Amino acid sequence: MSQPERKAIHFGAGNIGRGFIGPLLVDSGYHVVFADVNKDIIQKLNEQNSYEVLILDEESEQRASVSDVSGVVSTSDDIVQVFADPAVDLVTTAVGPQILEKIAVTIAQGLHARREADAGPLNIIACENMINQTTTLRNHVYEHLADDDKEWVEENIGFANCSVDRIVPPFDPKDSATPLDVGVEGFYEWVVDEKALRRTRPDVKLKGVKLTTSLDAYIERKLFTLNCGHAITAYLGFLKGYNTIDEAIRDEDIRETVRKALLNEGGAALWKKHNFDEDEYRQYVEKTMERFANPRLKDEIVRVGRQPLRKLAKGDRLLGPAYMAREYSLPIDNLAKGIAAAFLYEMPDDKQSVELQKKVEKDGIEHAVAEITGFDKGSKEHRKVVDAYHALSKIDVRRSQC
Ligand SMILES: NC(=O)c1ccc[n+]([C@@H]2O[C@H](COP(=O)([O-])OP(=O)(O)OC[C@H]3O[C@@H](n4cnc5c(N)ncnc54)[C@H](O)[C@@H]3O)[C@@H](O)[C@H]2O)c1
Ligand SMILES: O=P(O)(O)OC[C@@H](O)[C@@H](O)[C@H](O)[C@H](O)CO
Repeated sequence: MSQPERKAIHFGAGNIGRGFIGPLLVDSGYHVVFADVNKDIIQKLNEQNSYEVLILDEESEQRASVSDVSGVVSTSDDIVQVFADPAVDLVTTAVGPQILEKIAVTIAQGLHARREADAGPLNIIACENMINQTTTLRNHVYEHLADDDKEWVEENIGFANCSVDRIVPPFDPKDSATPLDVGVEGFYEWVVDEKALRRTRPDVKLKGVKLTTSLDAYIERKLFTLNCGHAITAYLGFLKGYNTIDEAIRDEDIRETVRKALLNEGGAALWKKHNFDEDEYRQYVEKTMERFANPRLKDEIVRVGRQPLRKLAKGDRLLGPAYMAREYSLPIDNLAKGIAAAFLYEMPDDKQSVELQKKVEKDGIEHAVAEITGFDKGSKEHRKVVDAYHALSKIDVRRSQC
């Protein structure tokens, strides 16, 4: 069998890795080497070298086969050797923001091996839901590079930020032939910072990728609309006892809160800041809410609400739009409701939820809100979040059942 010409390494053979980034790269002509800590997934990838992606839209179901894939265990030395292969010219990640720091050590070792092998330039794109995720990864990688490697990396390695959007929930094993299969929505958008890419031999056209020189607008539009609305739906849905996002968004109160938070508050700030066309932005919001309502995705609140402290970080999907709305003197009442609901999210298996609940219990809600949101006690934003917290505590069905 002849060797494929181009290879990409993708860290994280999870939902988004197998359901979105992997298939697009294979479609663009890459052999994708998945790198993951999960040895079972890697073994299966090497046994099968292919899997199926099911597109779960409300109206139709399609299947696509993804072949030309393999795997390496990301903690083994094998992954370092793959970096030294001149056929590799792209590295992508979808491991979760908190894992970037961990894989940075391996990537630094891989880049050192690549330099020693004189294997040429490559590009790195982290596909995590956060602003400037690849810059964060780059900073961690640099902590592990010797000075002469840093110089080489500066010249040869492109670290490109991106915005990545496709809803890919964990797939119900009952619906799949093998544990590698994955169910996804039809919609996708992957937007990459064109300026940051290095020329590789000869440049590849990545199918399904939009290159842009104004990435900030795309990142903020996606994180402060889709992920903001998703998080508010999850936290309010949790309080009302729903299990999935589609159930929660069909609740009229939740739907109206999300719509107003997006259209009149954070979204209005977004289109003012980035000069988006207002009608186009409105359509984007409606489309996003339709995506939430897709019952075939069975996207669980526990996935979308995961790690509430990360979601309550400054500049992330809840406080980012709230601060932006404040800057443009816009209301934040519905965003405040979503933020308050995050403070009531109790999920015993989620470490950040447990930590947040302990904080609220120990310091009191007034202090916890001030510390986490950065809204000073006495400010109207602080008041709105605390008042919403008390109002929501009363409708918390899960608490009242206890
Ligand atoms: N699922 C979605 O709808 C979606 C959409 C857009 C972006 N994202 C982002 O993609 C990232 C991954 O999300 P996901 O839903 O695919 O999660 P996931 O849990 O399904 O996948 C993460 C994968 O990373 C692997 N992993 C963990 N530690 C690792 C390490 N040290 N080295 C290599 N692999 C490691 C896990 O074993 C797992 O297979 C997150 O940042 C998420 O925000 C997800
Ligand atoms: O992955 P998280 O935890 O940052 O956010 C949960 C969901 O909002 C997210 O995964 C979306 O499904 C995804 O961003 C859609 O593109």
